[in-house]
Amino acid sequence: GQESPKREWSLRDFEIGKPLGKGKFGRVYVAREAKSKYIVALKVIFKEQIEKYKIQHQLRREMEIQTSLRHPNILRLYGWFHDDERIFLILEYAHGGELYGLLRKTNYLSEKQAATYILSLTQALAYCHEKNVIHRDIKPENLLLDHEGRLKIADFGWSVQSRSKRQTMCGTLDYLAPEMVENRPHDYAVDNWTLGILCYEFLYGVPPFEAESQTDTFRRIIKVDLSFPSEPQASAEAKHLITRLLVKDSSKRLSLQRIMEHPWIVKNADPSG
Ligand SMILES: COc1ccc(C(=O)Nc2ccccc2)cc1NC(=O)CCSCc1cnc2[nH]ccc2c1
Repeated sequence: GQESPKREWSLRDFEIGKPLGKGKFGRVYVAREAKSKYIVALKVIFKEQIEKYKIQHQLRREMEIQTSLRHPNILRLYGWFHDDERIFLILEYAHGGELYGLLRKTNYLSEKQAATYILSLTQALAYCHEKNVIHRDIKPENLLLDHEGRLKIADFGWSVQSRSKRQTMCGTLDYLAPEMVENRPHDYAVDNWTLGILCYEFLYGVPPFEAESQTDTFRRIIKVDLSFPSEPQASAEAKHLITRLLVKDSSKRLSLQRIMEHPWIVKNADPSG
């Protein structure tokens, strides 16, 4: 339908609430739009930071992509505005917080919950790939929950920067596919690998190649040194799906379409997300 006319927002339109956290480029606050009382997340980015890293065009490109993405499992970017020294992103606020928090609290998820989140992620990724957007690093801290517990992929912004190896190197290696840790060309299939990592972590509470040192994690990833603990018990179908995603040869990983049709997903996932 006809989009509502893009009005120019300004800081005067918002009442700023508590800080939600801070990223590389700025801080995020809960905020309420004064007229509608609608709750959003307001991300403040300092222009001098953007100029310093010379990523004005990347930010503009990312804004164009993000405002065009409309999917129930992708955090919305509603719009943005700026003043002399700052850029403000008006983002969807996920009332359920970080999925990481839930995972830490409950240790691991039920097969139904895990399958529901994997299906949501798969559908969101299929949507992104249709729009030729390769997602960046999907890991639990980039996943948020809305008020109904529905999963939202929240692009934490430094994704433009996290393309560079050094950024991911100082993060954790646990979610990186072999072709990424071996610095080989990588494509969409890295996201399929990450789905396997996340599925394992949702069911067992730890990522499959976790190790004392980054070097050991590195070795376990390139060897695909995968084993399933005896506790907690997971179904054979769940293990089958994980085994079909954590495949070194990226062309042999289960496709997003086949994940959605996998027996474990069909049997356990709640399609309403
Ligand atoms: C679509 O999303 C985004 C789009 C773009 C950017 C961004 O910063 N781009 C960038 C910046 C500088 C240079 C280049 C590119 C960030 C996000 N998204 C987030 O940052 C998610 C956490 S903030 C929201 C939020 C909501 N709901 C919550 N509930 C609890 C915490 C919480 C936190």
